Amino acid sequence: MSTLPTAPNDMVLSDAFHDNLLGLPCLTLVCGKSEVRIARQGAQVLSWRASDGRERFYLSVQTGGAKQGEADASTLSPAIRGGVPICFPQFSVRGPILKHGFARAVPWTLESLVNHDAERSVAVLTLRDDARTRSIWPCSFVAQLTVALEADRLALTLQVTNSGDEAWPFTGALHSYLHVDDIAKAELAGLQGTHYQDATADNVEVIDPDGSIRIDAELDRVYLAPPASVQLREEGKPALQIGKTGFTDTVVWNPGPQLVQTLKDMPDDDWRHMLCVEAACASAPVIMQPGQTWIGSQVLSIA
Ligand SMILES: O=P(O)(O)OC[C@H]1O[C@@H](O)[C@H](O)[C@@H](O)[C@@H]1O
Repeated sequence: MSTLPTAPNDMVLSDAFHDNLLGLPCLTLVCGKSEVRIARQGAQVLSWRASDGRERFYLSVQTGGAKQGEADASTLSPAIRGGVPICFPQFSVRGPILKHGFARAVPWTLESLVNHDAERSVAVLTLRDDARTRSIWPCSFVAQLTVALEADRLALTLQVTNSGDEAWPFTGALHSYLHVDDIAKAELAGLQGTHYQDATADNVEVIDPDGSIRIDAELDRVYLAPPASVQLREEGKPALQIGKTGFTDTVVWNPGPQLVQTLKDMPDDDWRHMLCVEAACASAPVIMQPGQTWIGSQVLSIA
C-alpha cells in the first residue's frame, strides 16, 4: 500500500495527473483489481472498472476537454462528454449562467490521495471561487469531490460550502454516463409511480406509470422525490445499483437517435451505449447561508 499524506503536498499531488485517457490528463486510483480514472478538468471521473474488469462509464471518443500538453487555459475548456461531469452551480439551463455551470470546464486541485489501498482508495479534489468563477457567478464557495473506490463500489461525494458572507442558491448534479452494451436490452428499474418533469415537453409534470424505463428515443426527465436507489438492468439481469443521498432528484437522460446527431462530440450510434442516471438538485435550488455546508453523494455498486 502506498499512502500519500492527507495534508496538501503540492509537488506530489500535482504529479498525480500523469496518466491520460483520450489525451485528457488524469490520475488513476487503484483498489485491488478495481480502477478509477479522474481528470483534473472538472474532477471528472472518466472510467471505472470494478473487479470484473468491465468498463462501467461511457466516454465519447469524440469528446472535447483540455488535452495533455495544452495549458490549463484561463478560458473555460470544452465539456468532457462522458464519465461523471459535475454540474455546478447550475443544473442544465435552469438559471442565468452557462448550461450545467462552470465546474466541469475548469481544472480542480487534488487535496489528498490514499492510493493502492487494499480496502478503500480515496482522492479528494477541490474547486474554490477565483476571479474567473466570480466573473461568471459572483459567489464565494468551496466545492469538494471525494472519490472513494472499493472492490465493487464507487462512492462520489460532493460537498459545497458557502465561504462568503452572503446567501446564494445553487442547483447541480453528478451527471453519470453509465455504459450499457446495448440500450435496447437495458432498463432502469425503481422509478415506477414517481413524478417527473419532462424536459422534452416544457417540463410538464407526469407520473411514471411504467415498471422500468426503456429507451428507443430521446428521454430527458427530472424525477422528483425519487427512491434513494434505482437499478440498472441489462439483458434482464441486475448490472448496477445506483444509490444517492443529499440530492433531491434523479435525472435520466439519453439523446436518442435524432438528438445525438446534433451533438458534435458524440458518435451518432453511441446513444445505444450510454444512459445518464444523475443524482441532482435540479427542480429546486439549494439555498446556502454563509458558512453552510451541503453534502450529496451517488454510490454505484455492482449488482
Ligand atoms: O450536452 P450537455 O450540456 O452536456 O447536456 C447534456 C444533457 O444533460 C442532462 O442532464 C440534461 O437533462 C439534458 O437536457 C442535457 O441535454
